[in-house]
Amino acid sequence: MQNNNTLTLETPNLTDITSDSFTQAYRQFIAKGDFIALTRQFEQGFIQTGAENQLSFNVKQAKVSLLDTGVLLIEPENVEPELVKKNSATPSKSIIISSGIHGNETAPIEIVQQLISDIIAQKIQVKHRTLLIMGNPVSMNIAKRFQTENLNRLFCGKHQEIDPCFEKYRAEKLEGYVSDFFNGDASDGDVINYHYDLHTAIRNSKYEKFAIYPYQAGKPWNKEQLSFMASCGVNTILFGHGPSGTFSYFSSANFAAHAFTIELGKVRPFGENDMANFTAMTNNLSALVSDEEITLKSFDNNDFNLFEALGDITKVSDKFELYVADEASNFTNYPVGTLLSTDKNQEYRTTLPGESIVFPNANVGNGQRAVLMVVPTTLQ
Ligand SMILES: O=C(O)CCC(=O)N[C@@H](CCC(=O)O)C(=O)O
Ligand SMILES: [Zn+2]
Repeated sequence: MQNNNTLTLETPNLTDITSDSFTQAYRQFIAKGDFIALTRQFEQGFIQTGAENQLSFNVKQAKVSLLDTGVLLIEPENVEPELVKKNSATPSKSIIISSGIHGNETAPIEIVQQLISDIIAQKIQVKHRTLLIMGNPVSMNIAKRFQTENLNRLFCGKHQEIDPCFEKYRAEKLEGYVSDFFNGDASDGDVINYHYDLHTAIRNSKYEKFAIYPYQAGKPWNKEQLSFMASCGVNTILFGHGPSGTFSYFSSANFAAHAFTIELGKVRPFGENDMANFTAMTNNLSALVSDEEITLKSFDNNDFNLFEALGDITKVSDKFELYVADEASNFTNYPVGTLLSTDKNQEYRTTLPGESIVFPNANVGNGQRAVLMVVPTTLQ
């Protein structure tokens, strides 16, 4: 799939890369590495003419290419893929780290920023193909979860079902970049794909950091990946219950990527995140892309809070009522038989011991998830 401007959607207001404003901002980015500034300045994207990407430069043995606003590709250079494989115990990897799919979730954006500035300052030498993403620049600029539609419901082609808006356009573009990236490894051998999609949550959570492991359709949950999550400071895992329109599910289902949606705490405005709280995550992602060894503890149920998703409470109509306190945290559990919601002709009562809420939100559109219901579980 090629990413050019032949989309059938209404295209947004794209900046010409030959304009003075773009040229100046791009030079500044190369000099200073401030990807948030560049992404926010050209929030809708820009036009590149010609077949070749013209927005590439080199850093320590890697080529950096700006594919679109908020989309940066890093490809190791001068290292024969075969040599990497012969000299290293690890196979070749293609790694996506995404942030800002919800524009007000700023800590993940600042983590990706940190990785990019360290790459440009040559503090990190990237040894695996890596795609770094700030997903929704328009909603970053208005400090909202999204402008018109929730981008994290539009992947796996679900963007085709909605009216034109920035998120529809962006979902199609991001799907294209991800597909090109995972299809684009030039080495002949085995490649392992990864996609870590970083988020923060609207509410407080009983377990501050947690990850959603997308539904695997019968494939086993990968315990080494769970150990990797734990080493990133994320030891609460929620196993997905079915196909969805999330970004991580898209990569998992279509490219067999080890993929997670990772919640790193609570939503805060730019500049108000305690970045020290994300050191383990940032260091591990940095080690992953630079092929440094990461020591993992072998999987043990006792090290984790594991939850199985039971399903969604979906808001069906404007009559929807949610009986969850505004201050209730994610993973609050309720006694069996508790009435949690009512809607046109239906209600939801808990039926299982330990049944808990995640992401309760009555302010979603009809047809959208208002709560994710989970129960504790363990792995065999
Ligand atoms: O705190 C909230 O209510 C939402 C936080 C968030 O953006 N979570 C993701 C989870 C994706 C998934 O369920 O796999 C989302 O809702 O998109
Ligand atoms: Zn989010």
